[in-house]
Amino acid sequence: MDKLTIQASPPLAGDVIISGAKNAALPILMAGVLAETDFVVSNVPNLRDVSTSCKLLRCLGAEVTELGDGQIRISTTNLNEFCAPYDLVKTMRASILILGPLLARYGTADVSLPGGCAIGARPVNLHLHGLEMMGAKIEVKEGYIKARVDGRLKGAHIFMDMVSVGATENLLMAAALADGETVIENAAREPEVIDLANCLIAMGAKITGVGSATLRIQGVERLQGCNYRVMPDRIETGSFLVAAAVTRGRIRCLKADPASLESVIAKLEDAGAKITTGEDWIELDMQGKRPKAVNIKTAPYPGFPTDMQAQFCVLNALAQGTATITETIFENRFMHVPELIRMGATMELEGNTCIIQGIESLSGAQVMATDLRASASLVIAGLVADGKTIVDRIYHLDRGYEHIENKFQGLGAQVVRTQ
Ligand SMILES: CC(=O)N[C@H]1[C@@H](OP(=O)(O)OP(=O)(O)OC[C@H]2O[C@@H](n3ccc(=O)[nH]c3=O)[C@H](O)[C@@H]2O)O[C@H](CO)[C@@H](O)[C@@H]1O
Ligand SMILES: C=C(OP(=O)(O)O)C(=O)O
Repeated sequence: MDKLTIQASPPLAGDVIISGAKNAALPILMAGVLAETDFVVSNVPNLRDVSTSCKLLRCLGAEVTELGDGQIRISTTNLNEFCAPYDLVKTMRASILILGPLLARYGTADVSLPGGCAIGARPVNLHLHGLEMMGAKIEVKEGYIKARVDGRLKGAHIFMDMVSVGATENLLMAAALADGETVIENAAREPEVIDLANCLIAMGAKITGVGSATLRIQGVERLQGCNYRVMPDRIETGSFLVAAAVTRGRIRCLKADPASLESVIAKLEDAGAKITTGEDWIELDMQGKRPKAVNIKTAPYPGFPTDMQAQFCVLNALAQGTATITETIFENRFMHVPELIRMGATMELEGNTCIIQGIESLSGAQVMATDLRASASLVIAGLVADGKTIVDRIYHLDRGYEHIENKFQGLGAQVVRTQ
C-alpha cells in the first residue's frame, strides 16, 4: 500500500496549478446519464473517485471515453442496466447521485445504500423523501434503494429539512426531466451545486434561482449532451493555501476560483496572511510570520466549509494563541485530532468542538487517517514537523487530490510516495 513520506520542508514557494473540483466533477459525470447525445466534460481531475464514476457509468452500459487532458466523453446510447452495485458504491459515496438521473430518465434505479462512512452516519432520507414527493415508489431492500416511477416523475414543492448538498444535487437532476415545475426550498448553495445547475442548463434544463436557497426547475422532456468545463477545486486550493501559511511561505494558486473561497480567505487573513487575488488566481504571502490562531465553525456555504476543517486544525496547532474549531456538519469528523496529538499538538475534544493551543513545532511520526481531508491535514502537519512523517493509507488522498506529491514538490516541499 502506498505511503507518503514527508520531511520538514522550507517555506512553500512558487506556483501550483489547481485541478478541476472533485465535488463538482462527480455529480456532473452522473448527470451524463440524463443526456441523449454525446456529453463531453473537461477539466476533470485524475482521481480515484473519477475512475470509479467512469466504472459505474460503464457498468450501466454507457460508453465512457477518456479523451486525454482531463476530457471525458459519455454516450448513453446503449445504457441498459439500472443498478449501481454495492462493490462500486461502497468505495465512493457520490454513487448515490446516479439515483436521480437513472430514475428521471429510465423510471427505474437500484442503488446500493452507501452506508455509514468514517466521518458520520450520512443518511440519504432527504434524497428519498424528495423523489417520493415527485411520485417515485421507493423501497429499501437487501441493502439496495429500489426506486420506480410509471412514466415521468412529477414536479413537486420540496422543502429540505436540512441543507444537503447531495440531496439538492440528486433532486435537481431528477427535476430537470420531470413533468411540470419543481421548487426546492432550503437548497444547498455550494459552488459545486451551482456548477451542476449550470451544466444542466447547458444540456437544455430550465432552472432559475441558481446560487440561491430556492431553486425552480421547469421539467423538460429531453436533455442533450454539451461540452462542459468543471470548476476549479476550492478545497484543493484551500489546502495548498493552508500548507503555505503554516510553512510561512508564499505561493500562488493558478486556475483557481477566488470567489468560491471567501470564508476561507477571510480566515487566512485573520491568521495574518497577505492575500492577493486575480480573476483566476490567489496569492498567499505569510511574509515569514507565524500564523495567528483563528476560531472556526463549519456551516453550509457561504459558511466555512467542513472540507477545510482538518487543515485549519493544523494551522491552529502551530499558531500563536488558542482557538476553537466547531464542526456542525458531520458528527465524527475529528479523526485527525488523535493523530495530530501523536505529532505533539496540544488539542482536546469537547463534543463537536476542538480546543487547540498553538505550539512552535510538531514532531514527525508515523500517522494514518481514515478519511480524505484528515489525510491532507496530516501531510500539511508533516511539512512543519521536525524529522520524518509517514502518512499511511493514502488511498484516501488519491480519492480527492490529483498528483499531490508532485504539486507539493513543485512548491519545494519534501514529499515522496513510497510503497
Ligand atoms: C452542507 C455541507 O457542508 N455538505 C458537505 C457534505 O456534502 P454531502 O452531500 O456529502 O452531505 P450533505 O450536504 O448531504 O450532508 C449535510 C448534513 O445533512 C445530513 N443529511 C444529509 C442527507 C440526508 O438525506 N439526510 C441528512 O440528515 C448529513 O448527515 C449532514 O449532517 O460533504 C461533502 C464532502 O465532505 C462536502 O463537500 C459538502 O460541503
Ligand atoms: C468527504 C469528502 O468526500 P465524499 O463525500 O466523497 O466522501 C470530501 O470531499 O471531503
